[in-house]
Amino acid sequence: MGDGDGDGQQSLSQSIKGRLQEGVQNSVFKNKSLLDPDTVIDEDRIVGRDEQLDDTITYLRPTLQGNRPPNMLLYGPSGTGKSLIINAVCEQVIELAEGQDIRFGVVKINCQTIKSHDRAVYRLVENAAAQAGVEVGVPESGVSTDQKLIRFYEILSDHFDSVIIILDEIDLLAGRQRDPNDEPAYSKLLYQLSRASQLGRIEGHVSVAALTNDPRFMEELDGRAESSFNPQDIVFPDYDANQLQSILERRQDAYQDDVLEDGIIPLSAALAAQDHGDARKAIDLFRKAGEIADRRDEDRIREEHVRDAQKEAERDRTLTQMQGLSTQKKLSLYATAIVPVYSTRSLSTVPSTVAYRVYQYITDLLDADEKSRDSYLRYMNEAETYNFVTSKKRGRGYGGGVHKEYAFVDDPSVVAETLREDFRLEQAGHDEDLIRSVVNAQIEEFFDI
Ligand SMILES: Nc1ncnc2c1ncn2[C@@H]1O[C@H](COP(=O)(O)OP(=O)(O)OP(=O)(O)O)[C@@H](O)[C@H]1O
Repeated sequence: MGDGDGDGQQSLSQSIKGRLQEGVQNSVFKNKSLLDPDTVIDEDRIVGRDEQLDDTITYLRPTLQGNRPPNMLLYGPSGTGKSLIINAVCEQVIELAEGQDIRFGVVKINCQTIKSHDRAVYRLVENAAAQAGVEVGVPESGVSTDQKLIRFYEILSDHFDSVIIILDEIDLLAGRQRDPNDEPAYSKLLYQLSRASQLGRIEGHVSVAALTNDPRFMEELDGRAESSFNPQDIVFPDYDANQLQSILERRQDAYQDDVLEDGIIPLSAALAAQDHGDARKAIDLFRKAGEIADRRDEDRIREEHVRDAQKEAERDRTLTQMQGLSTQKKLSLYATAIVPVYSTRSLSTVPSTVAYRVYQYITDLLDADEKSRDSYLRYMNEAETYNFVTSKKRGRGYGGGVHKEYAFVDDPSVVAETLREDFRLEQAGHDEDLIRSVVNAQIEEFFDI
């Protein structure tokens, strides 16, 4: 029996091994890392961007001549090559600096998920310590931000002759948390970092490269931050469909020969160009189409795979954005989404009056706080800025008052389903029939007036 089990075990692991290898051997990909968003590709795969590349090279050249490079502001919509260009140039500077015995360091943080100025400073210390190969040397909490900054300056002074600090997505630093009357966290950070070098608190040369999608970023900076940061601007415009097509063509060796049907590259480029010409989106579609073909065990990539990849990407986007919403915002959006889903009338827009009553019913059902109608409207304003809905004001004639009508940008049933996966809203799924009748009763009442 023991033997038999052993054999069974062996054949199971053989079969797992076989299946794993099968997947690898039959994949449509040859070098998938070329389509990985974090890969810094070789220069010959970079399309256009000559001007931005020239400017970045010009600004960073002083590093190799023993001088301080200027601060830089790289701005343009997402996926237009800001990180790619600065990283590609920094990689070359690192190599050349090594040959010249210059201790050059690149300290890089993405500010998008950093919740406060203090956290950003700590992440800078961590990153600098890792680059220098030393202990972080300060605790994450329990000491002041100033102490963390002092440690940061110490690491930079002791271990580098020249440092570039890259602050990616700088405008999002502590973005949504902030009190509009306070100085933004990024403004404070930029001021401190650019002053530290000017005041000699750091011995070597330090310059800051800030990356942002926000063209009005400099207007939001506090006056003293603006004058001490004082960057050289490098602008990254959108790509058009032809440029996106060339970007993909130069990476088609990510795939095995002859697996791409005609039209795959132009279609991926055209779909990405419809948005705003985002190269990340084009590359993601191009990669996802291959992943779908692999998943379905097909050996060629067809247009259908690209279109399905586009649908998957939309769902992922909705999901990620919704995860960031607070419970009350989720409840408001959910109550609004189920109105057209459950309605027996065909509704192209949802009257806020109906949605708010459904919201009240659902908060009661889930034993959640019930907020005022004004709060509900505010939450929905935010849903509008996230592009889940669009709204219009509607009057209902004399004495009827004014209300808002919401239209969903994507399918409201996808929105409702995605939100229901949230643990608090799960219960709403159990009482579906009841909610359906409440929705329809509210709709009838509204249209009967
Ligand atoms: N000109 C280009 N040639 C080739 N690939 C490019 C080009 N521009 C961008 N890419 C690729 O597109 C993807 C996104 O680019 P990148 O991360 O540089 O965008 P970004 O402008 O920094 O975006 P975000 O503001 O969202 O951070 C990367 O995979 C990058 O390699």
